Amino acid sequence: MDEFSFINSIKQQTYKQSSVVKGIGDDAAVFRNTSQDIVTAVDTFVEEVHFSRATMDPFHIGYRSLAANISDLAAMGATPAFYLVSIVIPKHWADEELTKLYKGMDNLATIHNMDLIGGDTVSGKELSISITVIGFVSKGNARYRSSAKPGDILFVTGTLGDSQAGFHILNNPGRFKEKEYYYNKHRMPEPRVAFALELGSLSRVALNDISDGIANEANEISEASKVSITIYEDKLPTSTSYKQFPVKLQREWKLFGGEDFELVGTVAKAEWEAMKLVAERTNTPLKEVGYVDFSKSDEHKVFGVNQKNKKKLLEKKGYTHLE
Ligand SMILES: Nc1ncnc2c1ncn2[C@@H]1O[C@H](COP(=O)(O)OP(=O)(O)OP(=O)(O)O)[C@@H](O)[C@H]1O
Ligand SMILES: Cc1ncc(C[n+]2csc(CCOP(=O)(O)O)c2C)c(N)n1
Ligand SMILES: [Mg+2]
Ligand SMILES: [Mg+2]
Ligand SMILES: [Mg+2]
Repeated sequence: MDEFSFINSIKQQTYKQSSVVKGIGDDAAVFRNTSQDIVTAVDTFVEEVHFSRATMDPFHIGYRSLAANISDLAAMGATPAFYLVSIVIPKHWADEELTKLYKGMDNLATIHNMDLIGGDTVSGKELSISITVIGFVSKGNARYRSSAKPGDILFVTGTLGDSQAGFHILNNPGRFKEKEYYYNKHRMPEPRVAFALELGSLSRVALNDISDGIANEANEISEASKVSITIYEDKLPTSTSYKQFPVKLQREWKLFGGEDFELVGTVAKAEWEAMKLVAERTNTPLKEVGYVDFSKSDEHKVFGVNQKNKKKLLEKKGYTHLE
């Protein structure tokens, strides 16, 4: 398949979003501005850095790459609408594999009513995918990392560490409980869009999505909001069968593992009950895991309280590029 028939093969016949004026097929896409704020983000995924063919099928690579980007829209409280895909394709990739990669994206896009409105196709040494997502949020209502205030409750959705557990099992075949569950959490994470959108009814929430591990993401909230945060390590939600993994790895994955694409954030105590109702309505596991400190110090740090009730600085450690 040449570049042009490839683009034709991935082009949607119709668009779900009524604001599309021009989709795929010209120099750029056009959508008509709404009365809302436009939210956009891009994340890139590179073979052997973000995924390996040994542990992910092309479908999963597509699915997870879009999921990670939608997760950033969720973390801004935005409704997903569009995505653009820039892809570098190695020569050895077969047409069917590419089709499956796009099927993976289309599968998740359909769930979130998103349209593929553009991108770029080039050949190169290893597979690399950059996805730009665009979403909408009512004027002035985007959720920022900078909104945390002293006394807030620190919360997290879902369970942590499952993605790295899945990655571990995929790389170390052996006897593990609930393998399929962990594979799925690694390959097909579910961004918390419904929960994030319903939080629109709350007056103030700081939000961040967990791509690099909660320690890193909490640090980002702490720095952006100029507050210190304390996390009770024992309160961090994990799956029931997570206990099967070595204790050291359990701690490593849940705090620093990343790729769970859950949401972490802070909310005022007064709105905690309202948030719990949102979690119930959207079927989202939600847990209080710490608090924003009242300290007046100029230092904005994240602390972890361990099993022995010792409070220690939590390293800003996670999956960090360019170390
Ligand atoms: N190369 C770059 N050029 C311009 N802006 C960048 C670049 N890399 C990151 N940014 C910006 O820095 C901010 C933080 O980006 P970052 O990638 O850390 O967030 P994230 O997508 O939530 O995390 P992750 O990439 O781990 O999913 C964003 O505003 C992003 O647009
Ligand atoms: C083959 C392979 N090696 C390592 C990992 C782990 N990994 C890669 S990137 C990342 C954090 C998010 O990155 P970013 O900050 O770019 O969003 C993590 C935890 C993986 N999934 N596959
Ligand atoms: Mg990013
Ligand atoms: Mg993010
Ligand atoms: Mg991201």
